[in-house]
Amino acid sequence: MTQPLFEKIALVGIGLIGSSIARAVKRGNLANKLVISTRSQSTLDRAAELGLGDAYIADAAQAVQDADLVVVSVPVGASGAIAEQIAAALKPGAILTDVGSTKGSVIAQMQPHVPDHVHFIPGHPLAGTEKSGPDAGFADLFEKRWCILTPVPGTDVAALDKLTRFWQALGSNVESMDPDHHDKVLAIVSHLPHIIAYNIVGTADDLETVTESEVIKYSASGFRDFTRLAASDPTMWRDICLHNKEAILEMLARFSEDLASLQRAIRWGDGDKLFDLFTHTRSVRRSIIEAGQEVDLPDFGRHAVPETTQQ
Ligand SMILES: NC(=O)C1=CN([C@@H]2O[C@H](COP(=O)(O)OP(=O)(O)OC[C@H]3O[C@@H](n4cnc5c(N)ncnc54)[C@H](O)[C@@H]3O)[C@@H](O)[C@H]2O)C=CC1
Ligand SMILES: O=C(O)C(=O)Cc1ccc(O)cc1
Repeated sequence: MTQPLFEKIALVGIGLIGSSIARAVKRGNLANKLVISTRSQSTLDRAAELGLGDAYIADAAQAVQDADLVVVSVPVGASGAIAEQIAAALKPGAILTDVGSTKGSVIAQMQPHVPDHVHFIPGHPLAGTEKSGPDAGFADLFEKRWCILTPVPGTDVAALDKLTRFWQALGSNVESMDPDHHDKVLAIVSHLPHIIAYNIVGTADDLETVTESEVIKYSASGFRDFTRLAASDPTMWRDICLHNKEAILEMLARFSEDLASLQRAIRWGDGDKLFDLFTHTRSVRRSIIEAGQEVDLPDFGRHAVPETTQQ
């Protein structure tokens, strides 16, 4: 049998993403020892009941001792506190990564705590659902999905290569990207759609007092899709909004301008404008379908990925 990729992996946070990683690590035999840590004892107990790891340790600093790979999977607003808590216990040469939906803020929070002898490589799997907690995860979650790594300047090439191989073993297609670029891209393709969903479901819910139960009774599939997104974890999405503020506000401003233009076309009966826009957006959808899951990310004038170093 081939050697596992890592001797010991520690997962800090065992919700949807952490537990999906745990299941995929077990299935792929990617570690000889998988240690799980999380803040709440009841979640840790549930992880043990589900048999997600080999050891369950409430204290994160104790859990990461001797680990070759540490994956932090907590709401982005909590990543700095976790880094501070585990920093002194990290093994020299260990790879420390995360899965947070925002990258600039996570780097700003975690980097100051990371000792020089640890390879800190932030990451973000573009895969998930509206569910949360250890029961919600599944081993296939990352199959054929992108995982974006946002290495900081001076990142060790061998460590980056090893983390890339880890995500590939989980089934992902891996790309490296500048953190600011990541935050702009994700603001439009992920953060705005969720914010729009939270907003439209809130508006419809307000209207419901006027229309009684019609919103629910007649909700067609379009509205149902919004309600799925708007059922996503409130803590996670509060943190994303607070920690990708600039990029989200920039994209919201652009979105509002375009919405005003659409509103004007409807007001003035500009059928050609509506038809042209709807024809164009249909072609976007078709190109996504044709590309399968491996749809390319939008290009905002790609920033260069920082230079890595060979050590
Ligand atoms: N849910 C999704 O679809 C995706 C989420 N992400 C990112 O992954 C990270 C984790 O998300 P999920 O697994 O969905 O969340 P979750 O809510 O399912 O799990 C969060 C985990 O973090 C722990 N936790 C919560 N608050 C904490 C705190 N203040 N200090 C320490 N631990 C804390 C919880 O006990 C739990 O183990 C987030 O940063 C999120 O932005 C990334 C890709 C997809
Ligand atoms: O449920 C959905 O449709 C998602 O888009 C899940 C998701 C949420 C947050 C991320 O950073 C990545 C993926």
